[in-house]
Amino acid sequence: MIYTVTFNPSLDYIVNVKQLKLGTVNRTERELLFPGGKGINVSIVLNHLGVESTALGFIAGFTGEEIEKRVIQAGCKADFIPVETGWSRINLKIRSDEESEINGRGPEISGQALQRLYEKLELLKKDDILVLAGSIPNTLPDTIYSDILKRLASEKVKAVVDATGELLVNVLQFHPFLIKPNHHELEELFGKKLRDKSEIRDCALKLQDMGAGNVLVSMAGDGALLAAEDGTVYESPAPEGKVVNSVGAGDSMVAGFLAGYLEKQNYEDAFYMGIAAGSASAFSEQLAEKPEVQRVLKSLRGIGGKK
Ligand SMILES: Nc1ncnc2c1ncn2[C@@H]1O[C@H](COP(=O)(O)OP(=O)(O)O)[C@@H](O)[C@H]1O
Ligand SMILES: O=P(O)(O)OC[C@H]1O[C@](O)(COP(=O)(O)O)[C@@H](O)[C@@H]1O
Repeated sequence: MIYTVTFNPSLDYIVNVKQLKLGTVNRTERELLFPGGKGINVSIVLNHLGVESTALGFIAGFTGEEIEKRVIQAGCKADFIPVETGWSRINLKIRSDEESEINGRGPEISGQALQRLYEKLELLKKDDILVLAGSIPNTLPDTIYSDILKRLASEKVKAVVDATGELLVNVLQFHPFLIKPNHHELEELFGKKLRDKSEIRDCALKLQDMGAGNVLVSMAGDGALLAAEDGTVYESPAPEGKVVNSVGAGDSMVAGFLAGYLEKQNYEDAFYMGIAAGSASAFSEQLAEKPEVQRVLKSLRGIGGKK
């Protein structure tokens, strides 16, 4: 079974603004509202790909209720923990000449609520997959993901972590099965500009030396690189297409990788399925459905990607 944990779910409010001008009133041309947060997106795309998962995490207030409703409407199993103070965040995504995002901090999570999450995680068994994805409210320590993995260490659960900075670095000692930094996050981690694929590859290999199993580096329109657990490094350009909404592309990639791995049990297929799901989501308004992912997967053969 796959469990995703989103500490900080969101409603993603995506607006199109013709020419965004700061310091004045801007009017939207179009608005969309989706449930979001990294673990939730992974659960939704897994569901689209026919893989069952349970979405765990914390929700608060009227926005939290709406998120839960929409996650269930999307066909996912949800087992969220309500927290009493505040409300789940509304993340603003502005599409104009450039894409800008304002992501909220999220509500405070009490010790009691955290304890309830730990109780749920105690039910995980060997070979279950646990996806810890996204930011945490700033009232929690950045050891929270590593604390969870420490508790689960003896259960041999496969951990997937999509996080940034110390939150990510702290989990490496627990040998996560998969981490998925994007190239900007990789630059932040290593404190330097990464100019070409060989530098990105070196950083991915360093993260493996630090304890990660598979390191999947996404590079938006420049494709992706996988330093696989078995020592092979795969690289692929991104498939060509018109980007419609790239929010959730990275999460779709994580879902695609897992679905591909579970189906084919090899890293090459998992890698290409990850790229296909990521790009298929970037090319659609909503998170990609299976037929679009399959179409993009086929097109990867044409660009010298998948053999
Ligand atoms: N402009 C794009 N063109 C084609 N594919 C894209 C584009 N943006 C994202 N993708 C696909 O989605 C994957 C994840 O995107 P990325 O933006 O790197 O992740 P994140 O959302 O985590 O920053 C990429 O590796 C690629 O396969
Ligand atoms: O928890 P964070 O890092 O603030 O990210 C949350 C945001 O990321 C998303 O999960 C999208 O992530 P990706 O574009 O990286 O796939 C949104 O749904 C959400 O608004």
